Amino acid sequence: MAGPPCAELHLHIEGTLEPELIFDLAERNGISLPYSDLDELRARYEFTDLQSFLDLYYRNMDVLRTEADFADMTRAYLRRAAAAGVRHSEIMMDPQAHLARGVALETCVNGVASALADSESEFGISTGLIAAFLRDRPAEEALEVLEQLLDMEAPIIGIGLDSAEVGHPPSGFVDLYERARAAGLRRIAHAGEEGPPGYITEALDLLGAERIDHGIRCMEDDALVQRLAAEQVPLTVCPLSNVRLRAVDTLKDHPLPAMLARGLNVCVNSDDPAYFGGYVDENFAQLGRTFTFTADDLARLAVNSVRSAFIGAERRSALLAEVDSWRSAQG
Ligand code: HPA
Ligand SMILES: [Zn+2]
Repeated sequence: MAGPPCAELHLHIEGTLEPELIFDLAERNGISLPYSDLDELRARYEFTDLQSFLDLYYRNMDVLRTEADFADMTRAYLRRAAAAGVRHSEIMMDPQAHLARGVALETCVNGVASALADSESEFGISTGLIAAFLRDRPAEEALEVLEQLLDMEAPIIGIGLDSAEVGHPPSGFVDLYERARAAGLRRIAHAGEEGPPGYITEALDLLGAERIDHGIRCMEDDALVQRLAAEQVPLTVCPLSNVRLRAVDTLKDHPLPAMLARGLNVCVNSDDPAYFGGYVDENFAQLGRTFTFTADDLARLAVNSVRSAFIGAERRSALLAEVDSWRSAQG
């Protein structure tokens, strides 16, 4: 069974940089890589935790230098996502990671945005761009970068919070999220991936987060699960990511079925598909095999993604109709 049409709500564009493209961009930009070939690079994709992944993720993005590099990476993701069944994608980018290595804000924002501008006509995918801020860097820096994004009228719909979670609680970013709220931006935050359930509560109550990225550790706190279910807070779960970053031992141990059983508003996403073994279709396929999910289960996950997307009523109805017709076609 091919996966359902869906919205992808948890995707880091820099995490879509495939090994082949890393080599192509390195050659184009005259950068010498610390790997002699693709196999040597691929051999590094064994992670022990979030930080071990982030080390490689930040190192590899050094091949992104020009607007064309950012646009090519984004187009490659959109092409692959369209084949995976993605019909709407809300895409995070990490501006601070590029600024820190001397790449101008305009270069990364305009490069990604130029590919997104053609996405509906070229790939049938509607999109939104989200500036994610690095929680392991100073909050003052994040606020400065947000001001610059606002000054340049960057085409962003919202802000997110990512990078190393443990020891960097949401409470440090209250001013950033207040500024985003005042500017009319949507607010999401990674919480409860490696960090404790209390970070999820902080993201909701202190940052006004409208969606939680990951959120799987909510399952350790029954009162929190009840709250998340009652409020139908969207949790953008990334099963293959959680396996590869060792948040769970194997896919069989993933809490997604239990989360569904508790009535949580969960959806399926690829996070950093070039690093974690697959795009959203592969996440659905492995879930289907591991948990013998029915077409109804998969359709419910897809409906949740559409319900949780930052889109207008008309687009939402169109996408829900697509999920419905996929469900009917499954018999
Ligand atoms: O999975 C992730 N978690 C936190 N930060 C990230 N930045 C890119 N991917 C991730
Ligand atoms: Zn993520």
